[in-house]
Amino acid sequence: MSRQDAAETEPASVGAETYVSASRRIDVSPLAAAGAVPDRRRFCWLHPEEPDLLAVGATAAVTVDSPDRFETADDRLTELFGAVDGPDAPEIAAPRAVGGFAFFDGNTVPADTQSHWRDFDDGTFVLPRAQIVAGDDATWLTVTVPEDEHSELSSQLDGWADRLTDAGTHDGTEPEATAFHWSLSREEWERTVDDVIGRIESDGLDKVVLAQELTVDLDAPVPVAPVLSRLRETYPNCTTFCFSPTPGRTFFGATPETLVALADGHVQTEALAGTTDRGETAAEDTDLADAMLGDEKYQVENRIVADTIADALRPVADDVTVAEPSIKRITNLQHLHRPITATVPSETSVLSLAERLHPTPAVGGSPRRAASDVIRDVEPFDRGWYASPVGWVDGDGDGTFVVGIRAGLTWDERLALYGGAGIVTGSDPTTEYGEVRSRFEPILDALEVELP
Ligand SMILES: C=C(O[C@H]1C=CC=C(C(=O)O)[C@@H]1O)C(=O)O
Repeated sequence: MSRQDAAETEPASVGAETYVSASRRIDVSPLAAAGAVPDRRRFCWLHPEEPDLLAVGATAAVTVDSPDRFETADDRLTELFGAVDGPDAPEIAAPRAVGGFAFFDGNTVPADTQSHWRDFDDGTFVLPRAQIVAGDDATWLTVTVPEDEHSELSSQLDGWADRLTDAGTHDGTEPEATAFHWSLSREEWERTVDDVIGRIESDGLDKVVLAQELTVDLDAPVPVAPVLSRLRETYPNCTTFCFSPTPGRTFFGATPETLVALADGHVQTEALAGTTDRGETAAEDTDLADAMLGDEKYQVENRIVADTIADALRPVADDVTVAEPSIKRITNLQHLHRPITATVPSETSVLSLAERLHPTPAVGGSPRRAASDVIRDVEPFDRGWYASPVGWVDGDGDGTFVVGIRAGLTWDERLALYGGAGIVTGSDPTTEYGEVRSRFEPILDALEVELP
């Protein structure tokens, strides 16, 4: 086993040592490089407004499983970045930690369990062995190793460059679907929506996001890199991402929703809630969008999210600005959308903001705790990392987290897809059933799999 492999199976513990990194230019896109390492832990990040990023392997890992998981991750990542001797390279090439959190805390699944979310802890971050970031002018490879491998750094850079530009490796063939398993049948779903509306009315809740899990049996593993490439092409204004905390188990998708981005004290987030179809023509598209903009139920659904986000930011941020509702049009749907911006002091970390915001009522509900209780009570499956924060953090505490929706988990020859819809008083169970099915389209279309 090479030293690269040894470090991946047993990541060094934080604080135990120091690390060194070095960077050089490379002539391969992060997405193409992802296809060259199908057997590795990978994190891929194709964000519409950020440089493409691929992270491979793990020089160090931080896993957290306490109710203070965001704070603990923040502290431990600060410690970790403090132990990395930075590269003499442009800022864009600086090492980042990549990963995310489960939807609920207390979610850590024991290693010997059958749950398909095993290896996805309450929170997991990785300081990658190799990272590729595509800037405007150049693409950078950064390799980070424990200090005692310092003398090998230059040969490891060359080794990774060769390996990541190896166009001969592929992620496998196109699978066919052989069976579909729904967490709730159509009748059960409609009954559950009615039950949730009853609880909203009797317990004085504003909103609960109810989700479905659809597990698909396949006749071959999902070819992750080609699927990411199709998602990127088909959903260009979404963030296509993947994260495998262990090789062979990958959470991936193309999400329209950013939880929070922090860069130099500037915060960007959004209220994304309210859904309608795409029209067949531009005129029909506009009619559907106008109908949603003028509909009180959608306005309420979105306002709950915007108000909750703004209220969560105000104690720590200045200039919290919530835009008027507009339409975010993605390839298969249109959403009601309000961008939200703010400024924060320079010492604020993106993880502390993610902690304040997750879960927004776009994926949880309002009030947060009561809605979460309803979700735990009525959803007959483990949300795992569905609808949770996934993203990256740098040594300054800046970074971006998206909300892991329009997403699925794949392992062996299986795929578990997740989709939810916001339930408020007045929601129609049949409409919401159709909405949830539409959440599976991006990934199923990328695999050319049709729902029965
Ligand atoms: C919960 C999901 O979407 C949320 C994001 C946008 C619009 C939503 C809605 O209209 O219900 C959902 O709240 C999902 O895709 O699984």
